[in-house]
Amino acid sequence: MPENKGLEGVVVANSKISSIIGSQLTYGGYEIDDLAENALFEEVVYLLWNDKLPTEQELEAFNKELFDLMSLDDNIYKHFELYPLDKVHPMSAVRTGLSLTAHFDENAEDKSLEASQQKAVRILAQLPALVAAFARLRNGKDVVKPKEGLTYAANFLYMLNGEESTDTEIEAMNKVLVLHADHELNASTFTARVCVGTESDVYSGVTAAIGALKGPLHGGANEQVMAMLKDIGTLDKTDSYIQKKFENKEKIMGMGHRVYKEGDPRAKYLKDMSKKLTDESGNSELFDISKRIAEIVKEEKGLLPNVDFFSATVYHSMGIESDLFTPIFAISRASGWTAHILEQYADNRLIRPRAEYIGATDRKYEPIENR
Ligand SMILES: CC(=O)SCCNC(=O)CCNC(=O)[C@H](O)C(C)(C)COP(=O)(O)OP(=O)(O)OC[C@H]1O[C@@H](n2cnc3c(N)ncnc32)[C@H](O)[C@@H]1OP(=O)(O)O
Ligand SMILES: O=C([O-])CC(=O)C(=O)O
Repeated sequence: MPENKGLEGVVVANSKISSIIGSQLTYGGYEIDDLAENALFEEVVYLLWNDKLPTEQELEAFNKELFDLMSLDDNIYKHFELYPLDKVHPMSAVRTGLSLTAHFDENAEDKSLEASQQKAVRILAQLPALVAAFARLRNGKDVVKPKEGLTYAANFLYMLNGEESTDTEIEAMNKVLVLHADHELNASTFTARVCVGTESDVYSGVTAAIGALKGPLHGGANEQVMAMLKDIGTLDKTDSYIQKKFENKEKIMGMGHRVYKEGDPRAKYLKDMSKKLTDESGNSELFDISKRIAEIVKEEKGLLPNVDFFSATVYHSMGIESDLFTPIFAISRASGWTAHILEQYADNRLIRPRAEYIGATDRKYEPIENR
């Protein structure tokens, strides 16, 4: 068995984008607490891509750039007619849809720095439109185009719900997007870097990353948390449900982390938001169940909630369908993926580790009739 199964603890890149030390997370040197409490998601994206926060004029120009690219090509809306929307997971739809947007970018194969930066803007602008369009069309509703003058978070909610959201909802969505934007070499970001390390293009890197985020051990855990909460149903059933999971050696979704052993600094914001939003939406028992799960898992396994645990009830309280939780994570993390892709291009070397061979040896080919 390799010493670092799953590459645990192995440092494979230098990066200026985000840092994790103990339970401290920073983006470009800014504490996550500072950004979560004060920043617009657009400012954070600008920071990840430019290693500086934007001035007012820079932010205004950036918002215009994003807005101008936010509407999808009509052919992308039309492609949703090609398959049974109600049978396809939104993360699969986003994986295909994002890849498809490349075909309507005449510079798709241009890997110059300028074209790659432009692709990052385009991807970040189009992902919320893609998720919202899929979600509306599968529910028999018309697509809603973005509205000028709204923030990124507000525009996503507008395209999803077809009406402007309340300040509380917009603030919550903005904070969720800020908290999920980047996280060093998590599995999907690493995937993106491996992909473009072959000198492949930005769309390929992001499409590969979406595939990696989908898995339940990574971004897909938030959807599974909601499924677990629904399965449990009432607070009194929580203890026995979790004990049964332990007996069956099943993992509790949203708990534990490869890097954070003393707690995920993002989780406390999501917990506070979950408490507030579940109270306001009449879902407080879901918060109570979550809190009890976290207590049991901490007592029995010493594991703490990660970013996916309380985000489930935040989204649910905002009326968002549970299979859209991971696509929302993807919208936010696209900012980090593209920042890492650009960083990888800037100082690239093919990423190609080795495996220790443990299979059979000295075999000889047998003609098929003799096997
Ligand atoms: C955005 C994100 O990606 S955050 C992570 C989202 N994923 C989840 O929430 C899924 C649940 N959590 C997990 O599967 C893990 O904690 C991970 C994948 C996040 C990190 O895992 P790793 O560092 O690789 O730990 P690993 O999976 O090797 O587990 C180590 C031990 O802790 C146990 N363990 C880890 N997480 C959990 C959990 N959530 N529930 C129960 N037991 C757990 C494992 O069963 C294992 O026990 P063992 O040594 O007795 O076999
Ligand atoms: O860093 C990780 O391994 C997973 C994670 O929390 C993230 O991607 O936000």
